[in-house]
Amino acid sequence: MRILHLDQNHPLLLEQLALAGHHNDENYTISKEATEKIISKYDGIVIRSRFKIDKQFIDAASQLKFIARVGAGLESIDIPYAEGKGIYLISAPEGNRNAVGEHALGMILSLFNKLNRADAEVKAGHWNRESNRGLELEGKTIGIIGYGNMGKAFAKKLKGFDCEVLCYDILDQVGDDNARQVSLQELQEKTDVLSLHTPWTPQTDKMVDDNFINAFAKAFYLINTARGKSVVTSALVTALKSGKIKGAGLDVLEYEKLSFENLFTSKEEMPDPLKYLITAQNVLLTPHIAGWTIESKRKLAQTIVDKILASF
Ligand SMILES: O=C(O)[C@H](O)COP(=O)(O)O
Repeated sequence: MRILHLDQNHPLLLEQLALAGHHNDENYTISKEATEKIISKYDGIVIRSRFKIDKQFIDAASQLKFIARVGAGLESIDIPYAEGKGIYLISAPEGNRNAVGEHALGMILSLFNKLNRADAEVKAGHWNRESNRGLELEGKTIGIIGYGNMGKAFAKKLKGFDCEVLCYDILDQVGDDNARQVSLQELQEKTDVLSLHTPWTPQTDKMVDDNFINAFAKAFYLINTARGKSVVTSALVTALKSGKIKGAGLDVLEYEKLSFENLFTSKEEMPDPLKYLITAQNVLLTPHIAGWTIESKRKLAQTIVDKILASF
């Protein structure tokens, strides 16, 4: 097969596909429009999330047998249209689920123990112990929304912390030894820490809004390593100000696709909720790196190779 690689990945991906007899072309800077002009000669593409694979692109890709997305989320692909054309869609959540689970756990431990805040204070010469008194996970209830690859990997990490783990998912019977599946209502009644592990879909777009937050019985912490657009940032900020949300660990932001650096260089362009988040001491922000580890780079590539070779 002729395969076009549109993003740079771990070298094993190219090496193993070549060893299996496939022809690989790489172009990590080509635009979507230019790709559409050459895509008809390819059987497969390997992409991360550089541009959208929409109807126009798929129509131009007359020979395409597969699209491999080196990551978990497939929202940049018009899935029904691609599948309707018989194109096989490959993703690799197995490659970065462990990394996401560890990052979500790291965010909780960091927020609970005020690590980012205490670190900044000590480095600024302040030895504040009382205001940096932490919290323990023991005895807390963790609510996971979305119990697929990522949610399950996160729940596994919670073993040993002596906390109760609940999960809610639109699919039935996904609970396991690491998390008890409950209704959304029960999860909202009991949760102390909510962690989102849902893909971005019409059902999860703007899912965490004012009503959703106010349905929680207790004040809670929010961890989002899933998709920024699943949280209405203005609702999150309202809840942070009122104390309904006690703290947030956000690896993804509603605004991340609008060139994030530009929002900082022209501060008047910066949305008000973001202005609040970047100064709040009980908010921890990371730049969509939860699934972005040294190890996951290799595992994502290996998962993609294995899935391509298993099918072609
Ligand atoms: O979907 C994923 O695997 C992660 O969110 C990473 O996405 P990215 O490839 O767009 O960085």
